[in-house]
Amino acid sequence: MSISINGSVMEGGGQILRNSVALSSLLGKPISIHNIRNGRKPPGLKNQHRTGLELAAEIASAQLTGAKNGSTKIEFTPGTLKIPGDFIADSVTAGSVTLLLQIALPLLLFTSQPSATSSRLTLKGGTNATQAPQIDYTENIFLPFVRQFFGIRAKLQLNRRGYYPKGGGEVLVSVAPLTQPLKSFSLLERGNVRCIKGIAHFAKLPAHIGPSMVQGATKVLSAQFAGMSNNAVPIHIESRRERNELSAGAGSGVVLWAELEGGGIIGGSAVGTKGIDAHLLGETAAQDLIRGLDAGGCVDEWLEDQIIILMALADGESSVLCGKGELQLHTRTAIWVAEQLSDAKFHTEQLESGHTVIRCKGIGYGPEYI
Ligand SMILES: Nc1ncnc2c1ncn2[C@@H]1O[C@H](COP(=O)(O)OP(=O)(O)OP(=O)(O)O)[C@@H](O)[C@H]1O
Repeated sequence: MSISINGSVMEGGGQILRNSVALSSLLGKPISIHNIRNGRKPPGLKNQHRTGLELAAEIASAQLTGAKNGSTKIEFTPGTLKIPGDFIADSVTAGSVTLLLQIALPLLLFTSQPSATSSRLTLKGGTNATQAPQIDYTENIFLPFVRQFFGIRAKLQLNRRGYYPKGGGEVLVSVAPLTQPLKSFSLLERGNVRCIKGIAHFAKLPAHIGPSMVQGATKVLSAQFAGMSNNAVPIHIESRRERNELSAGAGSGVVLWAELEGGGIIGGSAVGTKGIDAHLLGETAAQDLIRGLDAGGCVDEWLEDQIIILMALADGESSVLCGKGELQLHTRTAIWVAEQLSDAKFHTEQLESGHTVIRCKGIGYGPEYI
């Protein structure tokens, strides 16, 4: 009997697919998902989602039916997880490679046999899209966080940028299979900002674009941090011009992150669009980062939803301090999916300060040999 997942619940986006299919693969539970991306226009699968499903089906030796572009219903019956190996997925369009990684990473952590070899995952498509983590976010915010707190060993190499609309980017991710379940963690104290770092990337655009983005971001951040008593937060934003052959098309973007005492990380970003002023783009990313810092959590609103599946799989209770106000809909949706498919128990609590704490009793998932 397969478990039926309603893809129109809450956020009603592609993340429901990714989390459901990853948990289905690991826990050996067949699923059917209907009303896929009902919260989006147009609904149904796009290239990126279909490619991600096919990739998961390959790694989990699963039977996948209904995965066509535009489809609003799929069935996924997982088999045995593969041993570590080489996998390739290509969204062909500018569909986000980081969202392909979201579906594949949990699977590659747990292989069917113990192995000292890492999996090598080549992902092709968009590296710096809107509505998705930019590759620089995944490399500098998501991966350092999950390495530190969950004990994941994964690293990423950017071979070629792929900007919208051309795509054509390529990244290589190597993921070491776990020899023990994911660690649980507690991150409830918001530490001071230790430093702010960033990357202002661009390709096939005039040389002044990079420094302008850096100046825009630095102006906003310096004004903000000049008022602080310690006035000593180092800010380092790198201008990175990609060589022409290392980017399929023209594009730009800024990703900034604040490293906090205690290990939290807060990100802020902006993706360039045609004709946008580079200085303004840098300012926009900096304002995004400041908004994230002002929220007062140890993680930002995006990391929040991206770690839910890992908290569900981890061994023991994890807890994390999130920003003030209600949890993001993406996060609440991820929790809903995790509770539909696993025995993980989530509890969210709004503190008097207005912050929300997410607690999760994880299932301590691991293949039998662990
Ligand atoms: N600016 C950002 N920085 C980092 N991560 C982001 C950013 N914007 C979105 N994300 C992440 O991208 C993911 C988007 O999930 P979503 O359900 O919207 O998926 P999707 O596949 O793009 O589907 P859809 O096209 O249905 O929106 C979430 O995990 C979210 O945290």
